[in-house]
Amino acid sequence: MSTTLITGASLLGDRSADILVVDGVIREIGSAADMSVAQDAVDETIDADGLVALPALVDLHTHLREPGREDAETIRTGSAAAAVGGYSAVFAMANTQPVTDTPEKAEEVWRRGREAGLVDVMPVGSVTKALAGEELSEIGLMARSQARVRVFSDDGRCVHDSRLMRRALEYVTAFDGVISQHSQDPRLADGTACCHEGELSGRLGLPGWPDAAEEVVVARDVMLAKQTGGRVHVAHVSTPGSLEVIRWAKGKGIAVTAEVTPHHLVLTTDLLQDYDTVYKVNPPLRPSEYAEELRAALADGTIDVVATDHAPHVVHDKEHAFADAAFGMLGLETALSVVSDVMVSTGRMSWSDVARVMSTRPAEIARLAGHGRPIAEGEPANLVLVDPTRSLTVDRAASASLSRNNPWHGRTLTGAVRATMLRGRITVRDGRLA
Ligand SMILES: NC(=O)N[C@@H](CC(=O)O)C(=O)O
Ligand SMILES: [Zn+2]
Ligand SMILES: [Zn+2]
Repeated sequence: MSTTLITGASLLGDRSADILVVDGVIREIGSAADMSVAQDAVDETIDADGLVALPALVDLHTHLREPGREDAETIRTGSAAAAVGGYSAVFAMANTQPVTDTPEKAEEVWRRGREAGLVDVMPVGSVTKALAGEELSEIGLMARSQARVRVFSDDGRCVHDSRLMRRALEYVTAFDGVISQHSQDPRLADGTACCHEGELSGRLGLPGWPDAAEEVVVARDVMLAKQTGGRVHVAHVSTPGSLEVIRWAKGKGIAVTAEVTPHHLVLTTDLLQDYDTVYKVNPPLRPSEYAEELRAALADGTIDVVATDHAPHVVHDKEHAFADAAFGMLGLETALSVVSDVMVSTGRMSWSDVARVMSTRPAEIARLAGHGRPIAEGEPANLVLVDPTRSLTVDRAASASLSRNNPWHGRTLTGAVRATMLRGRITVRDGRLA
């Protein structure tokens, strides 16, 4: 039997209480003095005075690069970055080499996640075989596999064939799955486009792509969701036009959900001034008015969740002319600090809102059991302790990730993860891997 006592935590930023965890489960919440456990039976005590306790975070959108690009990230190093970031579960995107498009491959990712043991690594299944956009993957078999795949995505590519998207949406209704779409019309965002199309792209001489490349796919997909009853999830939403469509669709009761990344909430296209490829990402960084609209949409519930789109890349894939560098940036270790800094410290959201957008809703959307649960007796002890006042200056060298493409490097953020617990096991203590 293993017993941990967390003392003086503020539950979701509200009342203070002690939390007794026994064998991976929250046994009692209240005052330690009144609890049924003897002091000497406690294996470890965590002093959480001044810390906020939240359900551990769930990331719907992570790139772990294993199999195929273990030089950029492995399931183990990505899991470590996730734990440091306060996560207990991550959804590993299918755009690995090979692509996760069969039950065997999905189970292999799931199994390696279990071996690493730091977070639950839930494989995302691809929608189409090899992400080729031509033939559906073995969606039903992945759903029925040991990995219980519920989220399907060709992320990195858009499922642009309307007929295939329709079939995929019909298919996943059988087991209440969801299609997470990388909304991007491949004809409007062709191979050379590398940033937001606007005044700045013209000045920098970089080919951009128009907002409509995202918006036409979001609009089509909500109509297909309406047609089929299937659930569509808009990955990394980034334009005001997409938000309008999502608001409209939700108003009609269409089964659509959406995520925003931490970087699209804060970082803006003017950072491209110096052609620093760390800021090259898909979808591209947008003007500051867009970021403001995304923050408002997250606060008002139009956007359901924050997802990292953690996209590690080795140095030599980023060390190119801007047009040739890889798209993507790190996000797992800093996500909670960014949300704390930009949404909580500014009074736009409460800690219970953060629990909703970074834990509860992501788990619900993915139909993931055991995570994103209320902090209550009998629930699995998947918890994160956050210091809401602690400032940290991000240092890309001090990272659990194998990659260093960290767009937050050198920035100071208020709000820091201090401890993470996966089913009662402490994975992070004092802000470091335990
Ligand atoms: N976000 C990115 O810029 N890159 C992602 C793919 C993706 O999310 O589209 C990647 O896999 O590197
Ligand atoms: Zn994507
Ligand atoms: Zn992605």
